[in-house]
Amino acid sequence: MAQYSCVSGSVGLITLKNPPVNALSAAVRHGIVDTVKRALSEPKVKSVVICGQNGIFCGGADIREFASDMSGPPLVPMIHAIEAANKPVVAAIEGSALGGGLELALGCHYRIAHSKAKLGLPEVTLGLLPAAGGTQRLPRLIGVPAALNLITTGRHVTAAEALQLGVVDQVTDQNTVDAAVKFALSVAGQSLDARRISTYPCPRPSDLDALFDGVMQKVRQSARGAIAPVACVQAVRAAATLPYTQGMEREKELMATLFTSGQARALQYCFFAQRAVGRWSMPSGARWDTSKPRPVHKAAVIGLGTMGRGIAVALAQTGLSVVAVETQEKQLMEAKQAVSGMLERGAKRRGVAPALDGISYSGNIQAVADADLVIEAVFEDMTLKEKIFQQLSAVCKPGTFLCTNTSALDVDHLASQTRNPELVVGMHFFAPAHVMKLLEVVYGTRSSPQAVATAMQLGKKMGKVSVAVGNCRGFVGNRMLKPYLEQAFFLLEEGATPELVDRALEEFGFAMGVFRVSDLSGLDVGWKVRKGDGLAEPEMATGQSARIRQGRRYSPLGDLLCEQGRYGQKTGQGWYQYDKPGGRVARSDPWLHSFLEEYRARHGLVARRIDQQEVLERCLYVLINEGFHILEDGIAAGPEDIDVIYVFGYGWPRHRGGPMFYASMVGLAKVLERLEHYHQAHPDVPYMQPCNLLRRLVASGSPPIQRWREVIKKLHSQL
Ligand SMILES: CC/C=C/CC(=O)SCCNC(=O)CCNC(=O)[C@H](O)C(C)(C)COP(=O)(O)OP(=O)(O)OC[C@H]1O[C@@H](n2cnc3c(N)ncnc32)[C@H](O)[C@@H]1OP(=O)(O)O
Repeated sequence: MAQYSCVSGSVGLITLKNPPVNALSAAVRHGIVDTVKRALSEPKVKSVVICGQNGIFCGGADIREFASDMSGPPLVPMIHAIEAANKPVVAAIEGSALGGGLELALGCHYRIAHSKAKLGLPEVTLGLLPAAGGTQRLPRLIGVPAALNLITTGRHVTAAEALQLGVVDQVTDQNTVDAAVKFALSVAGQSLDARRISTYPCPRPSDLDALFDGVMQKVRQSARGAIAPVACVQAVRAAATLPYTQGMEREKELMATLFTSGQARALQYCFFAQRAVGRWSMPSGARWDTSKPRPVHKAAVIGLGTMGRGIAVALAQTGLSVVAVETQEKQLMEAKQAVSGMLERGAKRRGVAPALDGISYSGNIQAVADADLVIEAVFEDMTLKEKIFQQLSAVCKPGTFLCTNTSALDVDHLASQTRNPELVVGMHFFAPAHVMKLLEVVYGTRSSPQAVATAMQLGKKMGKVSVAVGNCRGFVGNRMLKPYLEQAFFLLEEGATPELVDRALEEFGFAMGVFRVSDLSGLDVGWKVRKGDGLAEPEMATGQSARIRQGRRYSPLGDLLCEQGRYGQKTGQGWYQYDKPGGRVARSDPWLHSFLEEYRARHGLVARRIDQQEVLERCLYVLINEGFHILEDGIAAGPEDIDVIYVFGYGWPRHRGGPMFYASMVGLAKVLERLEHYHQAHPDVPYMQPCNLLRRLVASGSPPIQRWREVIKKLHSQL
């Protein structure tokens, strides 16, 4: 709703009230229409201020309403009525003015922002465009290039940048509503002819075609199949080339195609999923709202390889005091230099002072004695980690949380090496740890709710999207990755090439296909794991055991490349070739193609034609099937957890909503049917056998993803 009062004798004050972000729900829109009418009709009111309650102007349209029939007054005429008013209307912007909230402010004649406010048109991130006149007013106000930048990226700008761009007229450090009322009093009675943005001519850059072609090309490249950024460019082009009214028509037309698209549904699902994972729960019943985190003032990192350095940087950037420990002297010196460089570059980018003094370095594990929380980030070797956890348990002060940055190893086993297993959790960061947003917080069977709450809160402080997951081999992300990678190998055996598989995945929307990623991260990483699992021994690569191991189909292709020293980018050769070790540009490698042909001939395999559809179905459906197993096993609390992990940690295209959402869009019955089909064709691949939970969901009529938890709960209660 919107509340109306008259202040300072002649200013009509309209306050948007819809906690927590004053989203423009039908009730709020009704409230604005009514209160604006009232303010304009009351003779004593000479000017109007619009603000939001609780220090936030407006978070935009109410996204939850998009799934309904959207009744209530539409935004466009409401904003037009404000712009057409014959009394000055001033927007008092505190907190956020986003999406429809900023469009509302652009309909006002003046905008005053608090210095801490953030403004933006983030509709593109929800698969939409600013269709309440945003694409037509913003370029008229700040010019086409700046408007294109804000609208196609959806980025939020600070009040200072908004002032510089001309989005706002004034920035204040004081009470924004008071400043706006004072301003409204000062402009009462003045002409508004020059204040109605829709009447401004849109500045036309001389190189208009080149500008739009360039932006369109950039957007298409980075959008990887997302349709909203393209529509945003088309809408701004309409502002630059058509009169306002026709531009508005074009904006409406473009929005109509976006609004009902699967991509918009996927992106809006991601928006809520990202927030839902913060409300974590554990099978024991412990929950986010009943588990109190303990404050962390001092944190420590053990092991300063690539991961440890990134974690130390991310911790220091939160303002914590950090102890970084590396027992090898040469490595310690190199790490010190590297970490300082990373902190300096990060600080320069953010325009702040580098937190160099926040980190102290030591070669002795005793240095972590008074830390509140320690993150072990040494090499992925259980014996080494066991030893470190035993030492930490002896060295640390009582109550110190002990975290492991393992990507797959058993958190319970590490906890068993300590005196207080309840203080142990996994904190699985993704490389580079100071950049990647995802953090899997892994609870073991004995982890206390407080340990989980503390790790989750620390993750949030570090700017991570943290997801609490249970303990199993590979947790959620890497566990699902295994069958996906395996399918990619099998496809090569059957006739595909790395180029074909990667093209299918990249056209689906992944930034990089599976083989290009494998070359980037190093083939030796998986090889080491397979050796540890007793799968990849050189003598196994020939004869009967070559393609059947531990009773199931196995492809030794990755092992064979490693045996040749082809580890990917770092050696200049992997699934592709590079111009030099460390080279980044992947080129097709004739050697690899001959190698695949020889391999197939050696094993009596006849190459067949494989199309992109088969690549997608096999790689993605086995990954999704494993996701259902993870839900069935209670390792992830809901499909949102899995989807957030894949979108933020594994390059799953956000406009596809994550693997579980994607399965719901494809149709669970279809996913089940294709898995059954492929499992029949490949009975020696257990990952293809459809999961019981998937069968259950199909049998119960394939409910929408928001209702899967009910089916899972029922399934668990019957076990
Ligand atoms: C007709 C079509 C017109 C479309 C034009 C539009 O306006 S589309 C919407 C554009 N607006 C946005 O994209 C803003 C989305 N919100 C945010 O970015 C942030 O919420 C915030 C406003 C910057 C506040 O961030 P903060 O970290 O303080 O809070 P949360 O993000 O956790 O949000 C708190 C709860 O509020 C819910 N919520 C936020 N925005 C909206 C919204 N526009 N509509 C509905 N609900 C919204 C959010 O989901 C949180 O609730 P949960 O229950 O935790 O999910």
